[in-house]
Amino acid sequence: MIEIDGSYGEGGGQVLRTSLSLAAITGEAITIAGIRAKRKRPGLAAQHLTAVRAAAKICQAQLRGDTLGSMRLEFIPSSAVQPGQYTFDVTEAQQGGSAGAMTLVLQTVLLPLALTAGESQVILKGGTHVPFSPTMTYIEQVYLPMLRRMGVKATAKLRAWGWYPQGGGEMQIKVNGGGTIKGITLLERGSLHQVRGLAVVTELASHIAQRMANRTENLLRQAGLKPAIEALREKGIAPGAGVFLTAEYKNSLTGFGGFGRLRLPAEKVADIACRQLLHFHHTGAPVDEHLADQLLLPATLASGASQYRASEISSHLTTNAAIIERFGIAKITVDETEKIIAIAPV
Ligand SMILES: Nc1ncnc2c1ncn2[C@@H]1O[C@H](COP(=O)(O)OP(=O)(O)OP(=O)(O)O)[C@@H](O)[C@H]1O
Repeated sequence: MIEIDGSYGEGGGQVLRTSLSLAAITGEAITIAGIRAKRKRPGLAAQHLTAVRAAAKICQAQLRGDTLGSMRLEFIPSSAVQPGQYTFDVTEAQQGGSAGAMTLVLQTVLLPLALTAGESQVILKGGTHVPFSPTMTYIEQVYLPMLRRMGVKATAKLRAWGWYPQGGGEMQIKVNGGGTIKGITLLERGSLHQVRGLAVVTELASHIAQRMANRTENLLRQAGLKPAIEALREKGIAPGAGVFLTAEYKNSLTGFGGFGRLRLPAEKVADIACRQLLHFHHTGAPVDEHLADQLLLPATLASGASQYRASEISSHLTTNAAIIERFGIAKITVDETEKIIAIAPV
């Protein structure tokens, strides 16, 4: 039994999700105490509880403490990870719905399923584009393409957009499991090939999407880039708006977004997304702050070593690294000056 201190470092949801993925993969029983202890509302929220149940489902784990608000969880896998057809819906954790980020649930089960021989199809229902988490657009255009380079065979499809606070989005992921994961070396990003963007609304007038698209196009052109921005009116259960940008460099990918909200002009949404993208562009780094923490787990599970340079080293990354090391499967070195992360499987 591995005991994890949920209050370690950032003391947020990632400590839990990384532990769940590694428990499922290694078959190790875990206890996590102090779950999300450093958050305003500690314990399991709907998204975290959905991730717990999803991870438990794929390796038939016994659970103790799997209730909303719980700060202590026992997770005891009783089988190897089983490929198959799964549906995980955040409304099962919280009646009345939630915009819990289903992309984070997806990341919890993806690598366990990718390392298991057989095909899996997972449907996830809830939030697909939620602040402070990877959006589904980021998963499709940045995270999964980077993982495919490492040998993970997975594709994803967005079926309906789910925004904060109602959620109601849906996505599907297909995994062809059983291959090996290769390490990744990403120290130079190379030249910028293209910037793509989606200016999207659901249940709102299409001129809002067009205004976001126009402003994004203008700002990025002024900065010397040649973007291709699409204005879209898409399917969703509630009003929502956002601009989601992906930059493709010779050796790497990155993505940033801006979210609409009541009384925030469409142009401001575009400004938020563009500001983040341009800031990253000027750092010259190949890997953005978020991808840097999200690559840790696949790199840990790879057959060879990995090394990459990030635009920023977040406390999120260092916390995630420490949790991974608790499982004794990799040595992770973070050079905070050069912003280089090195991962050597043990
Ligand atoms: N803009 C973004 N683009 C891509 N990924 C993001 C972005 N913002 C956050 N993320 C990722 O989302 C994850 C959030 O983890 P975190 O532990 O903060 O989440 P949580 O479980 O939602 O929250 P809490 O912090 O409330 O416990 C991290 O992997 C982070 O890299």
